[in-house]
Amino acid sequence: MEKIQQRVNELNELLHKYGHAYYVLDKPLVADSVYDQLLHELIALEEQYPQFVTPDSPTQRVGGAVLAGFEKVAHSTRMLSLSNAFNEDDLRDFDRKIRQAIGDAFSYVCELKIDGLAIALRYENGIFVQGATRGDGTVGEDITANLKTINAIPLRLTKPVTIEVRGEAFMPKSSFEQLNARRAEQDEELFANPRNAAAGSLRQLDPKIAASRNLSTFIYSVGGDGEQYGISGHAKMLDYLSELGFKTNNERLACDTIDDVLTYIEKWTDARPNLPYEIDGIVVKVNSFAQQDELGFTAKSPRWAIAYKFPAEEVMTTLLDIELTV
Ligand SMILES: NC(=O)c1cc2c(=O)c3cc(F)ccc3oc2nc1N
Repeated sequence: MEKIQQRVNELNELLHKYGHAYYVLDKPLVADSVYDQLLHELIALEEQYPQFVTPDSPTQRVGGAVLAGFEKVAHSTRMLSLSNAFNEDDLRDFDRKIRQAIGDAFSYVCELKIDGLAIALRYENGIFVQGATRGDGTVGEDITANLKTINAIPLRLTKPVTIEVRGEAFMPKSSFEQLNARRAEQDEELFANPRNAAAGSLRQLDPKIAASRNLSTFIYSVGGDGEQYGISGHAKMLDYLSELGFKTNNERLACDTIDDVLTYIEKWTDARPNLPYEIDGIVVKVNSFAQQDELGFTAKSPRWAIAYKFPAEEVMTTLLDIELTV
């Protein structure tokens, strides 16, 4: 029995390491066939010796039961939303207000604004225990079973920490195109965009459907006060989240001035179509947690962050068609 337990643990470790490399770092260590072979060996051993199954085993990602509904989850700290900026003036206003409040000695972190679904993930002693949607910001829906199917979400962290993190679940463009192609073949209604497809997938009561949708995530903050982890600012927090095993977005950039921010926005306005996922803007955050605390929040948004939204796509309107057919 000892040897079996050892092999189960070894397989669990290997599959966790290979899964992290493939789904979080996008740097596969082994061929898919090797991963699948090890996974099937673990599935077989766990079937034969159920006493060796652990909640963080990769075999636990796709649960069995179809849920009757979603439980409510009260967030430990409110999940707020970002205020928006639509042009350079809005951004310069944002910058001026911050300078008036805390002076000039601060820096920003710019991030791509992933066009997906906000989620909160809770870990106890390094084990994924619960995941929820934003909901109304105070109470969300428990979608743990569906989130477990997302391979980019680690079932176990590299350290046994108890932590809540926030991020965005999304459907990569390629998965979106494949999903709609399948639905077109079956005369099913198509999803309008990857964001709706991701939201629709995470609202499924049957985790097997969510598991089939190739969703991913980018984690971008902890819930609550970052300083409790002995970390002074947002950039270092993202590095810490990455060390814990979370997928964070590597396109982030520290910016000293609002002009640097505008340059970053210009770059990604042009480069956006080449990304493998949809973004609907750029998030600009004051880096220092102490300065974030000084700036505080309005009723619904942080004063230390803003979302610059890209102009809506120029959609060729039907008006043009009407003119042509007149
Ligand atoms: N969609 C995103 O890629 C994204 C979204 C948010 C938020 O919604 C958000 C909301 C807050 F109240 C505070 C910080 C935030 O940071 C964020 N950072 C991001 N990268």
